[in-house]
Amino acid sequence: MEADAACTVVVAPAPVAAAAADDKALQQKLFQLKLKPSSRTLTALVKKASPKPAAKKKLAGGSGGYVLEDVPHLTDYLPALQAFPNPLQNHPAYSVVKQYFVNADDTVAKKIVVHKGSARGTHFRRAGPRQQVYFQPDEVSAAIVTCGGLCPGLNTVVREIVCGLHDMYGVTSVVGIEGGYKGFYARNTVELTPRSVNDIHKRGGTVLGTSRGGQDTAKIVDSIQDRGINQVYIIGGDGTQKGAATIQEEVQRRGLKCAVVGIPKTIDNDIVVIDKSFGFDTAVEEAQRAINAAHVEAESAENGVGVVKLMGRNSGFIAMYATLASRDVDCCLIPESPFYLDGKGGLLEFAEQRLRDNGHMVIVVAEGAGQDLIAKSMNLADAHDASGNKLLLDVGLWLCHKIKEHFKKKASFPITLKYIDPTYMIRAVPSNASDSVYCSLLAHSAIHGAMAGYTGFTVAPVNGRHAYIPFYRITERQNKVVITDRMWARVLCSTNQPCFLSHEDVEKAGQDDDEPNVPLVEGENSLVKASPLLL
Ligand SMILES: Nc1ncnc2c1ncn2[C@@H]1O[C@H](COP(=O)(O)OP(=O)(O)OP(=O)(O)O)[C@@H](O)[C@H]1O
Ligand SMILES: O=P(O)(O)OC[C@H]1O[C@](O)(CO)[C@@H](O)[C@@H]1O
Ligand SMILES: [Mg+2]
Repeated sequence: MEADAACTVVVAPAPVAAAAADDKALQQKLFQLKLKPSSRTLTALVKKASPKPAAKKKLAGGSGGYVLEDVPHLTDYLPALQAFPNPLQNHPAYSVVKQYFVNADDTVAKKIVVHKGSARGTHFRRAGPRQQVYFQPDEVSAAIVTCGGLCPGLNTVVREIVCGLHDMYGVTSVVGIEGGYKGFYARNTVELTPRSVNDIHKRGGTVLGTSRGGQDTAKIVDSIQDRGINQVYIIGGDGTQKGAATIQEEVQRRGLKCAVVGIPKTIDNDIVVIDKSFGFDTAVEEAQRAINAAHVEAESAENGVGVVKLMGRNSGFIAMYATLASRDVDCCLIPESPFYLDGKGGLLEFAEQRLRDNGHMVIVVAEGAGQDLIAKSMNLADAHDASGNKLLLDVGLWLCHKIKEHFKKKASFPITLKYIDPTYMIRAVPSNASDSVYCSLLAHSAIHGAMAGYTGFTVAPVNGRHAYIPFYRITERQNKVVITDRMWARVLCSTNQPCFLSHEDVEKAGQDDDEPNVPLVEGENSLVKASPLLL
């Protein structure tokens, strides 16, 4: 296994909510002390910062405030495991690649924009093939599962795991778990071969089926053990990654030689640290069709109003990017930015003015926006889905009703309102070309990590480079649009809508966002396009 630094320590860290703050404090302390720390110093600092055990953290310090947040390796708890030369060395396609194997010490920086004198900060282990692997091809018994909501590209990832394992490493035993987590113990598996998955990337949805709820760690790991599965590829969103973390902990507790790998999936783009999730681009592209239709309808009527509801439970990325791409949108409403309807500076006053000025308008609303307002007006109790996610009230219908009600009172101001709800349409399509390439690279990075014996990680691009990120980093919070960043300002500038925020709201948003979650490009809150060349 690759040794990183003399001061590598495995620690029992704080509960997840406190983890980020603890890590920040730890890094600051390391930097202040101008480390090169001894393992004793580092252990003491980590212990102080991390009072209660939850999941294992592997931290390694370096000079200039460098901290590697490493991922578990099978040899951490199975030290006698044998390593083998990577068979890719003899692969005709790959053997010609100069420096095909990633350097043992390569890491990927979490923060790409730094200042003179600032700490080097958190790094993650770079993804990619290693010189040595910990599985013989005929020993591998892999399983793939898809969980949570649909997302363009699910089938592409499934296909590329099956074909990648087969083509790169000569692995022939791969099964699909049907119907999400509960399929581990409630359903039969389905055999997956390069032939059986050959065409699936052209279809939306997931050929394996998916579900919410039903996560029973003990039963899942029993099933893994009984079936002799030693590599599990788990494709899903933030909830799924939390489930994957508990599965890996149990696998390790039982001392099983089984790599547990997470592949982040969500059209909401609500997963932290990573550049963006697969399927997001496709969903934004698909949303353009709905916005175009709303615009055409609105333009063709007297005082035409088009309302489009898009997905985005807690994060308004789809609405934000679809609005910026379209340029036909007059108002974009997202969960992160509170708004109000009545009175001065409210949405209804703005709508009236925009109709007087332009004769038509388009509103894009993310499904999670305005939930407090609706709940207040309807006095409804919270309901949840099988995974525990809050069920949303239909903000689109509610908004249309409020707008119609407002203009009904104004006899001299007739409007024509059309409501378009393409929510499920934007996630049920197959991935577009760039998402498909992205899905292939994710699958390959996942395979290389598992074959090299790494476990307990989510694979994804961080600042354009694929990295292995420990589960706890992915699950500690959700990625949100930072409304005090320039990207949201661009939206407000392009739509010329009111910002609806009071001074207190802005202050509060600033406090919440001590660390912008999406990667920074030139200091902005903006998504980095993962280059297919940067693996
Ligand atoms: N805290 C948790 N611990 C263990 N398992 C969880 C947890 N939260 C969710 N899960 C399980 O993960 C699976 C998917 O979760 P969820 O329905 O929240 O979707 P998701 O993975 O977040 O994807 P998306 O939100 O993009 O649809 C479910 O089977 C659920 O039971
Ligand atoms: O598939 P369901 O249970 O209707 O859930 C829909 C939710 O799934 C997502 O597509 C992904 O979390 C959200 O945008 C949306 O709120
Ligand atoms: Mg989720």
